[in-house]
Amino acid sequence: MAKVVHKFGGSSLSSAERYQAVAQIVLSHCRAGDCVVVSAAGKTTNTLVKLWQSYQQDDIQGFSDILLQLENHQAELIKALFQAQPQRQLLSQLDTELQVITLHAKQKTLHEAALLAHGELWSARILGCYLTQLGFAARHVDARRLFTLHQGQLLHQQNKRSCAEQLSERVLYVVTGFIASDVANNTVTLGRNGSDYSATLLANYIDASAVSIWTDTQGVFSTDPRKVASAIKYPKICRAQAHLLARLGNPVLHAKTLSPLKHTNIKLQVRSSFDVEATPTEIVKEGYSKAKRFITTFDDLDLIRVDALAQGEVSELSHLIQHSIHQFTTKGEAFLLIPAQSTHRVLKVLSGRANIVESALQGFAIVASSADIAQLQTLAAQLLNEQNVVVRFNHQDKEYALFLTDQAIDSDVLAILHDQLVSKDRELAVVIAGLGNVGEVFVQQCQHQVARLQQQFDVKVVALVRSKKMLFSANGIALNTWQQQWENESNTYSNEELIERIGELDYEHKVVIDITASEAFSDLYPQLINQDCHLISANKYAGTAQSAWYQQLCEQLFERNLYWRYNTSVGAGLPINFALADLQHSGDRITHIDGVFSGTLSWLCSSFDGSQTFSSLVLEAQKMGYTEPDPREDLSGRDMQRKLLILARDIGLTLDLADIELEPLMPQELAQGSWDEFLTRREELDVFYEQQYQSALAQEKVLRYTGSLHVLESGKVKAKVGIAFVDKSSAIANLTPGDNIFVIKSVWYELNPLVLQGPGAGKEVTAAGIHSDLYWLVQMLK
Ligand SMILES: NC(=O)C1=CN([C@@H]2O[C@H](COP(=O)(O)OP(=O)(O)OC[C@H]3O[C@@H](n4cnc5c(N)ncnc54)[C@H](OP(=O)(O)O)[C@@H]3O)[C@@H](O)[C@H]2O)C=CC1
Ligand SMILES: N[C@@H](CC=O)C(=O)O
Repeated sequence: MAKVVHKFGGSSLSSAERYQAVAQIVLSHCRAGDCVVVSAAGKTTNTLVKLWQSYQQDDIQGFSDILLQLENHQAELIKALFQAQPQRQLLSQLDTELQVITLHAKQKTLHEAALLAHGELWSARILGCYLTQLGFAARHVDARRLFTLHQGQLLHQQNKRSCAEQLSERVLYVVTGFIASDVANNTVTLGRNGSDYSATLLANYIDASAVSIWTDTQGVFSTDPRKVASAIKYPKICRAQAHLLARLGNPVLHAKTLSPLKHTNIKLQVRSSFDVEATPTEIVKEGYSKAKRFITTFDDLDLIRVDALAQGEVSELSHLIQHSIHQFTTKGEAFLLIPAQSTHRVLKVLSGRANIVESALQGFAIVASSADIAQLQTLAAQLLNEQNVVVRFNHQDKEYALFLTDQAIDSDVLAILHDQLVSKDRELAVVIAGLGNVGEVFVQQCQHQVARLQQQFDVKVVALVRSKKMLFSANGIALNTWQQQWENESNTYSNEELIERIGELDYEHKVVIDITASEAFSDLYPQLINQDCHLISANKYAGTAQSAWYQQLCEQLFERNLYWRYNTSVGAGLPINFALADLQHSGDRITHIDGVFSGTLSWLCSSFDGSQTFSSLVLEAQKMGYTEPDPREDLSGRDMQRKLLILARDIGLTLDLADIELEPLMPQELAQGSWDEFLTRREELDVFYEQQYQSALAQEKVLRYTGSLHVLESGKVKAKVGIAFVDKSSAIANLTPGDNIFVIKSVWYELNPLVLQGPGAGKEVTAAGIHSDLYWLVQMLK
């Protein structure tokens, strides 16, 4: 079973109560074989650093005072957590260690890293023994036996082997963070935030499935939640943004922490050990979360310009000062942002290659998607101007903008910036299924239409789905180059994956636009609704499914407050659903719907004059994108029957397809077999049509295919689609080929019916009709 690594920081272990809380988390979240990585308890590392400094300064009194402070803290923890025997043993071990430290100090043989290592060694031992006392099979492990470095580089292969050998039993391992050893067995430390790094390294070495960093914050926020109450906690951010935040000095994660996860599927989450129920922030792989917006503030930094930097030099400097250093290049010059108290050390190392450009800087960085950053920078500059904050230096990069100022960015200014630049956008993720005749035109039209909607809502097309492959990008697909992206990045998928990816989308709203003609795809609607998706359908299958299924779907949508729009499933782009809805909203009652509801059949019947065969016209209609993928769906009358059922349900009737009488416009036998087989028998269709055509002429009428739905006084419903011989002078006989006509009678439109007429099929009008649905969805969500 895949293992999990849990890491607890110093604040999670600052007191005996915190140890007990952590033990409870371990009991409920860990299994044998998992690993727990620990930092030094509370402020122990800082105290050890002070101990080291007093040693270096030969401050004997200071040294023994600080050592006593450490002893008291550890002894307090041990006494509060352990009973008789283990307590005596742990106190005695502590005593021996402190004596050894004192001896080394006297002999002037203390080693800095070995001294600092005590913090983690004590934490691991106490937690491991405490879990054992609670009956959990746990063992504490000194990471110096697992992680070896040579000349500053981790020996990954050797370390993997050490982990496999030493962490193989079915117990929980409590491993020290922060420390490792070199090939000569000297202690070395892994630098600032080293324990987080230990946790992700260990996860990589043991092939863990996930790492949980348990800390005192609830996750990753848009800005400092202690300063801005409306800071947003993000449930997901992608690795690249987490990495950038770390490089900018944001304290939640360190850049090094993420590096062992590169090229792995290991999940990383940051969660609160103080509020176990709170949802964590997951740091996910690229493409699994859209870019978020952040404002991260700076305090007391110096900006230095550097002549030339060797590879890896910045990370060495960062290790030296135990703080992240942000590096950037502008106009060909390299700059570093250094915490002011460390500038002197850094300049010394860079001896003569660097000079201070600005000192004692405050400020902030905005992090956002590359598409938004320029606009945000302009807006931020305006806001700072309005707040009289003087900017001494600014810099814009691909995904962030820096503002370095004289004044500190106080909570009030930060709140204004956050409100204007970050606060949750109204956002909609769009998944488009079906890139056939209509779907492709819809995506083309998206370029223009999404840009228009963008002024009201942050609309992003995040997925394009065909029957076998899909292209998924949580950050949004570039609409002007989607074909190229499709070529390079689309993948085969299963329905489970599709639903999972949609479920993972962290957008305020999501919509799935179904432009397939697939019943199987419509079967996914309940699962899509469970993932909180609104629906837009050109596909008619769900709207004409069995009543029980259909009703349940409507209830499911209602319960989740989701919308379903399907304007184009009847009459393509014609606003027939709007007309019916408006009549009913105004209190009217619809009694009759008559007309021609198939673009294909309208075009075929109006175009046929005997000069070419009927079947060749069918092929022409197919080419023009009028027909269903299999035109027999139109010729059989089934497509029109579906449309009439959708209208019937729209006016509140509970009908099924079987309640609508159907007369096909083709011989029944041709319904069987493949489309290719049909083509070999197309003459049978021609003979059938010719006969019907001649019969109509014999009566001085014309052949049309019509539908009708009548709600009788009794409340009974008569509905039919089929062949009709109509007067040559009638509106139906004189339709423009391809037009639909809807003749609606109601209580108020009884003698003089309401008539709606226009193109009833075609790629452009249908795609535009789907955009109308998207537009109205956005209006409803606003
Ligand atoms: N044509 C018109 O004038 C009108 C059409 N409509 C409706 O629009 C819909 C689309 O019609 P049209 O564009 O002509 O159809 P096409 O056959 O040209 O395109 C269908 C698309 O759906 C994809 N698809 C099929 N099955 C699945 C599946 N299970 N999952 C994901 N994608 C799938 C196909 O994938 P692949 O590319 O891999 O084959 C294809 O891209 C139909 O429901 C139709 O009734 C509505 C009003 C008017
Ligand atoms: N095949 C259909 C397309 C629209 O739904 C038609 O011809 O009307």
